[in-house]
Amino acid sequence: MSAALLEVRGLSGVFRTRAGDTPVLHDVSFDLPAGGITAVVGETGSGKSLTALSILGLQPPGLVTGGSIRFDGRELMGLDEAGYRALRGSQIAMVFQDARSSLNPVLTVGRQLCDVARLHRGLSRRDAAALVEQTLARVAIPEPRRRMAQYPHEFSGGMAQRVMIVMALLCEPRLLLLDEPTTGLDVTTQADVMELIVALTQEAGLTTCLVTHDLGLVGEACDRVVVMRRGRVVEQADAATFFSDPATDYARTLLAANRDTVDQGTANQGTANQDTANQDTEPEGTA
Ligand SMILES: Nc1ncnc2c1ncn2[C@@H]1O[C@H](COP(=O)(O)OP(=O)(O)OP(=O)(O)O)[C@@H](O)[C@H]1O
Repeated sequence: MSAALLEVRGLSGVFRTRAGDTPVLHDVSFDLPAGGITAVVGETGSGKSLTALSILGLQPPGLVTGGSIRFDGRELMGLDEAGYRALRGSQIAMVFQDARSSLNPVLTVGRQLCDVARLHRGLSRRDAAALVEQTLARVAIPEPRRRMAQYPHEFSGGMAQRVMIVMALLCEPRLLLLDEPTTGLDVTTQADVMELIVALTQEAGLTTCLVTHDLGLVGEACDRVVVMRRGRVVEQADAATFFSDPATDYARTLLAANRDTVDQGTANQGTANQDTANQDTEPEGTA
């Protein structure tokens, strides 16, 4: 892996309401090195999703962010809507949890994918359809032409997740953000989708950021790990170092809670024990 494609520095986030301010992101700093997969892990509510959304300027209403997010050396914080629109999809694509809800239920899957191919690549209808069929086949969707004529409700969760990954790939992004891409899928499908993400990252020379609370997935697939807790980054390391010699008590606690999953080296044996990780008595900070 080479220099960072994305640099987050001192990212802060505060929900501003009439009832007062609630800080949720505190001085978040990490890099996504170009090429390979970085996992951002942490228990529910640790700030992973808000960090990912902030990269694309998709913060929820009321969240006021500060700090710096540089993509390929270019500052993104403070971009106007037109600037973000130019960036989304074609430079940075995001795949959300629960793929089916990201698809329009009243349009066929093929139509939605072809619209993206035409918009982002300027293709004719016929060329877009050919590219979509080919890309669906690449992510192992059987009978892609027949599938293109179907509606989202006719797709299983795993297949819908593949469709969303196809949608992202059609834009030829440099950075792919995946927010809990396997949540809600059965364990075998989780493993298949992860395998696909690893293969596509390598084939397409993508930089991939995987937001997850599932340390089993991380061990299997990732090159680098960023650990968040309560809106802060508490540790970042290459995956081998993280798993063999974590630097913080918190990471050790998370790993211990997931030891079975991690040891088996599978992507499919369970998720972080959030109860354990949430205990207030648990050690905080660095060792
Ligand atoms: N729209 C919102 N309004 C108010 N608070 C919010 C909103 N979205 C998130 N939060 C709060 O911000 C904090 C960080 O949330 P975030 O969704 O980034 O966590 P996460 O690590 O992605 O967790 P999860 O895995 O559950 O999605 C949490 O305390 C959450 O309750």
